[in-house]
Amino acid sequence: MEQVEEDADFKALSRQFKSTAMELITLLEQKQKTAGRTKILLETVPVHKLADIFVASFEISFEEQLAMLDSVDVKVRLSKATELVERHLQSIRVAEKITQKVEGQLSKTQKEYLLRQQMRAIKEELGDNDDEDDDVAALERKMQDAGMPPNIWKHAQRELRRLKKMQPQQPGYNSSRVYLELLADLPWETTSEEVELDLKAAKDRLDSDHYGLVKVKQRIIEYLAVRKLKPDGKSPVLCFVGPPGVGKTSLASSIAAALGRKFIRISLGGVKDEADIRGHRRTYIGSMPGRLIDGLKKVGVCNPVMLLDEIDKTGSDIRGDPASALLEVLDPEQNKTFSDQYPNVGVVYQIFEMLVISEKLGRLGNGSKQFDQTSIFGTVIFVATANRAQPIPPPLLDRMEVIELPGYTSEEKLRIAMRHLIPRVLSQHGLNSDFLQFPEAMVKLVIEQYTREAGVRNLERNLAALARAAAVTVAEQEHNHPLNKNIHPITSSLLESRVAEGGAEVEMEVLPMGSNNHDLSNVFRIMSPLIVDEEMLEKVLGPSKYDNKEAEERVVTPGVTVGLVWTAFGGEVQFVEATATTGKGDLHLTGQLGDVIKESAQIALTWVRARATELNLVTKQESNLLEGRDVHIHFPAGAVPKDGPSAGVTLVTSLVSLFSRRRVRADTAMTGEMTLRGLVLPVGGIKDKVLAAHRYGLKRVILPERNMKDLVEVPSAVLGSLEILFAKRMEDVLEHAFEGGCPLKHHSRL
Ligand SMILES: Nc1ncnc2c1ncn2[C@@H]1O[C@H](COP(=O)(O)OP(=O)(O)OP(=O)(O)O)[C@@H](O)[C@H]1O
Repeated sequence: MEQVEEDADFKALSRQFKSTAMELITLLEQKQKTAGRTKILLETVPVHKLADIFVASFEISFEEQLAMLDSVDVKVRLSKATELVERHLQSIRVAEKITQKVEGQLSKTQKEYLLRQQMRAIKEELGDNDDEDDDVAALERKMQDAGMPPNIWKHAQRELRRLKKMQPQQPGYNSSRVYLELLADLPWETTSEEVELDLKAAKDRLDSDHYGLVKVKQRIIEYLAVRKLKPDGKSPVLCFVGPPGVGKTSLASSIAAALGRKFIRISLGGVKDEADIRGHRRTYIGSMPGRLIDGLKKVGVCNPVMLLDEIDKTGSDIRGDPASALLEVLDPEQNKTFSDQYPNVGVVYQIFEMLVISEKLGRLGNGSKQFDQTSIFGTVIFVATANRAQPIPPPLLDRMEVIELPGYTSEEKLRIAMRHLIPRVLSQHGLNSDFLQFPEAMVKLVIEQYTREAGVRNLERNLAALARAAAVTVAEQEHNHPLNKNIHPITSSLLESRVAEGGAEVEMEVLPMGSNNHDLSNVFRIMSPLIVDEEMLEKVLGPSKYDNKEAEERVVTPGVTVGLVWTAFGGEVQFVEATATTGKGDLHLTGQLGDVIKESAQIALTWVRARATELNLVTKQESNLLEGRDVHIHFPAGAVPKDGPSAGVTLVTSLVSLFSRRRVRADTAMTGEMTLRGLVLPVGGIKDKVLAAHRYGLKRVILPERNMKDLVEVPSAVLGSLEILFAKRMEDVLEHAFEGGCPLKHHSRL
């Protein structure tokens, strides 16, 4: 051993071990005072023993312990021990660094918290609360005034306590605040007082607001009568179905007016996300209440008439099915199961659910009236609108009572324009009949040549354009002839041209301004009003857009047929064009067609091919007109998607016309589904389709025989001007469609 001690290597190793061990001890000393004794050991104990003592005190792996025992050579042992001590030292240093860092951070937030608390205390002492505190206090006051039901109030208070403990910079502060703001803003107990319902007054109001619509108005009166007799009864949800601009929205607002309630329209068009109806869970970032709750907040009362507009336009995708959420709102039975899914009232995250739950609690909670008042959805009156009933999911449709509003005839449109639209348009533009007059003949021209719609929205727009032009003229006069006490006759450039042509002379007198009322009718007096004439129509609305010659012009070649389709805009005339080219007998279809219509085309071609001989399509010169030919069928307008089975008969007629080289009658439109055997099946939307044919100025309409019953709904004035022809089989359609009858040699009844 002594020899080894003299060894230079051993000396160097010992020195290194001692210095590392000393470092470790010093480090430990800073942490625990007991390390002092170990330092003495370092001075007294021989170095090789020291190595063993140190290593024995570390937590090292079994393999490392074995390796230590294995090293008989003192130098090797010492070097291994040095390595272990060094490792231990390093690990302590790293751990220390991390602790220091964490401690630094902790103390920073703690310090900030303490400082804030102190600042708050100082401010309180000085009576100098900061804005944030003011805001929270204001929110609390607002919440107290909101009149929340007790269970909601409890929930809101808990949330408020949480908010008060938070720092404004803290995550979650904002969302909590927005949530409470919403709770405070909701009209928990604000109601519009339901007026004592006067059925006579309601009827008068409906009549004065809407022309025609006798059946619809009658149904609304029945609805109101039931409400009057049983206000808390479960009245059905009315759903007005019809093309745009036929008065669905305005009827709903008339119901609200009759009940003395506020009216709010919730647009559901394009809603695909269930959360749009139900609201998001609050755990979502950027969570918001659903549209219904938002609507209630906007309208500011808890019992409005809520119009669920375009309920047929909601779709479903991966984000859920809004229709099912709506179903739960509209059906009280479903409401119950709905709230049962969330029995834990204490952890209500969705406001919408909360309201439903509050309603449920209200019913359970000693059944008192006071609770019932808070059941918001129990008191909202829902009315829905849709362009078509078909896309509405059947369960939802089942909960509503569908009231159909057909399109208007030209005559009805004229009456609506004269009685309702023109007075409204004039007053909207600060005019009256002293300034501008619309002769019936001109309105008729606007209806026939500038609009082709089932409703009256475009008509109103065109009348407004005319009123605008007149308003510009009047306003220009005001500019050119500033108001003074003298009376100046004024004429406009538009009017001058009319004067030159011998039109009615228009003169306006400028009267002194007696008050601040800027309504032109009070400022000017007009000698003779401006009367809308054809020239003005052309000048303001441009050349006429539609005429009744369209069908005549388009059905000039064999292969073109006039069909009738049913779209979201009501009935429409749909031309079908067929042509043939040399080929292999393929069928090409264009015009954005759906699967059903494509199949109808396939059926049509098969039917015509199967009857080529009877249809005279096989001649002596060309054995079969259909052979060696590709057929192309096109449905203009190419950009509008089309589908449905009702083009069946039109397709066959087109093909027969094409191959027999005979033109179909341009004054005849048709609709109907056809089976492969040639039977004509009934189709939907007859009323709208017949109205469309009338609008286009067609004279004859071919309909499936089984649709005869649907004609009851068509106004008699329209029926009177059309020849309605019924078809049981395809041969009947062909018989009616061609001048001189069906090109079939003999009617084959297969
Ligand atoms: N029978 C009618 N009598 C008087 N005015 C009418 C009648 N039908 C429609 N109108 C008027 O036509 C305009 C359009 O009606 P409204 O907005 O109610 O249409 P809508 O059917 O709800 O259309 P959309 O489906 O596009 O919402 C309104 O100004 C309305 O007053």
